[in-house]
Amino acid sequence: MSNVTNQNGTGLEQQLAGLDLQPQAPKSTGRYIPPHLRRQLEAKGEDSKRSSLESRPSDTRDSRSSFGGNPRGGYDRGGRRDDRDRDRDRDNDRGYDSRYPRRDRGRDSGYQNGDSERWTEGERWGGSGSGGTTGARSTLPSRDVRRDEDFNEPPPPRNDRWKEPEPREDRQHSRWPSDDVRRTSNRRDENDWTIPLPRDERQELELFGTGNTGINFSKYEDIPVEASGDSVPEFITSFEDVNLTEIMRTNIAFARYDKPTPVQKYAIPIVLGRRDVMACAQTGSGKTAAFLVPILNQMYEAGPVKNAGPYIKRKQYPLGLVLAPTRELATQIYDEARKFAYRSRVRPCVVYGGSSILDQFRELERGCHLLVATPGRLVDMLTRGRVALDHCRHLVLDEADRMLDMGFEPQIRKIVEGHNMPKTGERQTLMFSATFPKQIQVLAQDFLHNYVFLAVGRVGSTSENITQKVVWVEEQDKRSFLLDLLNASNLLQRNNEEDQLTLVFVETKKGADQLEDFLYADGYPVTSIHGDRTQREREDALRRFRTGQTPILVATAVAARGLDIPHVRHVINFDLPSDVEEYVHRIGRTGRMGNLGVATSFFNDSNRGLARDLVELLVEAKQDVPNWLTSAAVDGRAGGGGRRAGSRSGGGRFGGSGFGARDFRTQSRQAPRSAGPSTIGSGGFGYGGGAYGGNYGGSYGGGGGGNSSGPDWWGDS
Ligand SMILES: Nc1ncnc2c1ncn2[C@@H]1O[C@H](COP(=O)(O)OP(=O)(O)OP(=O)(O)O)[C@@H](O)[C@H]1O
Repeated sequence: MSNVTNQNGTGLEQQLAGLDLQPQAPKSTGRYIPPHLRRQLEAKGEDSKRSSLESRPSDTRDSRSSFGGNPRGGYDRGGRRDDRDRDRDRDNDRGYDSRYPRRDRGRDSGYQNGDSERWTEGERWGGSGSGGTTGARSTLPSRDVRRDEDFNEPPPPRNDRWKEPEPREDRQHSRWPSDDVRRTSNRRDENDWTIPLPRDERQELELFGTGNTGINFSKYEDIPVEASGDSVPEFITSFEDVNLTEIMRTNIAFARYDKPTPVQKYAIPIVLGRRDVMACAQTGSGKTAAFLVPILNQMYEAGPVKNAGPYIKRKQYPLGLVLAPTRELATQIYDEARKFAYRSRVRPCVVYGGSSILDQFRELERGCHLLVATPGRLVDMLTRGRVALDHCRHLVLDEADRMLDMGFEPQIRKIVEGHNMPKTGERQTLMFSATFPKQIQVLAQDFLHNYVFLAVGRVGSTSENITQKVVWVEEQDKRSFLLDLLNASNLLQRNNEEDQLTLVFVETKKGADQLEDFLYADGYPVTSIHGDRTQREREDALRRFRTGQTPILVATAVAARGLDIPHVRHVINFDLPSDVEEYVHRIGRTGRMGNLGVATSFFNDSNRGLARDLVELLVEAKQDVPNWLTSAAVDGRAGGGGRRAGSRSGGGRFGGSGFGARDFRTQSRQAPRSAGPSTIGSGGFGYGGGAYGGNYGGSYGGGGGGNSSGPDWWGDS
């Protein structure tokens, strides 16, 4: 079935026209000529009257040459890669090789796992623990962190060592009443972390200067949310509905978060209620603040650890730990944490591979209460005795399904189980992602206690803000088609380039290098990011892309998850990923916070394994599904295919495994048929009729959405 007819037309040219991408979409009446062959034709003087699609106008090339005067490509893509002999700074955080065998990445055999659990059961939480909705809090036990007596290392430090800035004298007319309080503070206040520290206008500008832009909340109003679990706390509709500290309230205002997003409405009171959470919410919907705000607020209220022993400069005892799969995402979360920790005594730190560990030691030594880390570097720090997790009351796994798949799971297990971290149930554990396959949910049980499952958005869906197009492009035509896509956008007009960022995903690091070189040689403003580039190069590439200096970024999976870059208008899957979760995260780099975006994916024979899940996803997100793709999905099903052989999910979504937002606990209670691959063969495949074959045991279209305390939206397919 390689010569599939596609519904947009039989050729690339028609498919391009079908994408509706561009004001200056080239039109053609003749046969399709790949862009890289067009120049040869022009040189031969052949067909000078070809359509605009077939011959890129010379002025277009001229406009590209204005990207900075590089004689090769006409712009500067940063100091890199022309020197192929540069040192490769290998990822210490095992950060995301795009070619990782996703479910069987190498384990860290050299890890020393000598520590045993030393925490005793019982009351472990410090502080009075206000915050959260009243009902949710009233039944909470007061928890305190205590060390077991037979712990033979020096006792851990008190956490009140955060050095306070000197009160400033020029605050006489401050509109912050707390400044006055601060000036008159005495040492007693050092133990009260709810009292704001003095303002620092320079830091304010640095942290909040750029603010957030272009949020379209109307798109979020009717997003369905489901919360399942025991005694789920009430959701909020505004930040005032919860009893947040003054520090947090003012920081939320500084960040210009006028009202909470749907995931925040539900997650904030649940987390303030000290419940564990597994939250599945659409990309770009504000998950980071959904865990940072309530965790930091709890830290302010709890204050320093009591009776924690003397301070040891060399060893830090963070109160909260956020783990993220990539360095860039860790940095981004850290930046957000700094905003919400402004004027507080809580000091966030970040550690990740590829950067000087000595610098990170120094940074840690200045105090660390909230640690954001990639797993590899954290293991290193723990093994060297520079970080201890004895007092870690809050654990967050961001992109949790990625963190718990086979690539990271062994490291996560060692961090959580092998370094004195309070046990499951004694600490608070939060997991966030846009995708939560059932198998990962099952695995996550080891780390969670009586948790609330939160599903925000349609079942495992992508945002409807993203227009998703899938086009059939043979391998050898991909570059030509990509050039046409790029030419068709406004990219080359350079009026407002930061609004025109294009992110091109490829599967391999080599593929990223090659495609970047190809585009660069052709004069396009491109840079790239992947796991073999040094951390400096990675950061440089992201900065150039973010600021619009090089508005095309070729990336491997390293950029698929979590990166929040506001002006990405187009995501192109030059190579489709092998699983649909990865697809969801990749295209989620556009259409964020209610903005609109386009995602175009090149599909051919090598992607047939994805067809079934992709079709389901497109249908859920109300996108056009080409007929050939539906046929490919049906073929895959008939042939027993679908997901890759050996995939963890076995039956894919149609077997009930799913990548999406369904609490597997309610599934197994209410829809036992959906639990295993044996259901794949039953039921139909009825997109046309709106039925999904019944493999969800009636949840689709049947209205039986589990034990939800929220609206019943499962039937809304
Ligand atoms: N309540 C809010 N009001 C305004 N802006 C917000 C609010 N919450 C979050 N944002 C902004 O929305 C953007 C996206 O948030 P965030 O990166 O946390 O999304 P996400 O759900 O984690 O996405 P992904 O799944 O891709 O990781 C960020 O720029 C963030 O500052």
